[in-house]
Amino acid sequence: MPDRRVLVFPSAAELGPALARLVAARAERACASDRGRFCLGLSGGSLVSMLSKEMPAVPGLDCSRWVVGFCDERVVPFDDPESTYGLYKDQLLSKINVPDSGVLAINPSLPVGECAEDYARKLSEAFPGEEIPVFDLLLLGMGPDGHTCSLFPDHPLLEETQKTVAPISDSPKPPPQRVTLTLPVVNAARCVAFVSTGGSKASVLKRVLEGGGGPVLPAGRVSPSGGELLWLLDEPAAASLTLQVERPVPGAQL
Ligand SMILES: O=C(O)[C@H](O)[C@@H](O)[C@H](O)[C@H](O)COP(=O)(O)O
Repeated sequence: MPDRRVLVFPSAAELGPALARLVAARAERACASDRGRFCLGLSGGSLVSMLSKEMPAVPGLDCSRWVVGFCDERVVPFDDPESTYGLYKDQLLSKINVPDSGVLAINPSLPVGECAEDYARKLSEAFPGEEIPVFDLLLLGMGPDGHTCSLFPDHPLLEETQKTVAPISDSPKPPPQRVTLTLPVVNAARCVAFVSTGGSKASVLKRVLEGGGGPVLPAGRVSPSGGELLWLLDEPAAASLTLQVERPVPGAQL
């Protein structure tokens, strides 16, 4: 079991800056290590606006040695409002200095199966010598059904053990065609941080974090084998939890 921490903030307004400090601190640590770079995996949903607001506000942020990939992506053109890369490009990557060569995006003009293979190839080139790419930090969201990345409840992709990236063409949440990191890659990361806010997440969070009844939901299967697992929540999302949580003081380093 990884070292799991559940951190609860009064609201998303306090969570956002704490998340930005977490990313910046992990980046600094990774860049100072022998690896000399920081590999970050991004997800869509509310993370896009939160990171786009908070990351550029981090004083002196230097992203020149960052490699940025996507935990999942919708196979739609980059100028489609459903494109996660398209949103990050406009809202975040245009404001921070990640080199273009460090951004690992899908090729959305390919059919979904080839798109997944192409993205897997990009990852293996970006992580030479690593059978499974090891990200320093993956930022994940969780849907109200307990999905994370594009790994949905009861879907056969949850059992994928060979591929690093898998296609999905029957996503229950539109758009149907997506590519996603598989659980072996998610669970190989050095750190995984979920961000979940709002009262609509309270019941599913209780099930994912405290168990009890039914099969384990996809988000509950995230358990990085050698790393850390953080859940960053706001009070409404955490409202039903009875487990012990941390309530960081403002400005605390996570
Ligand atoms: O690809 C998608 O359909 C979304 O990105 C989705 O997976 C999202 O990340 C979660 O539903 C969490 O959403 P929130 O961050 O808005 O809670």
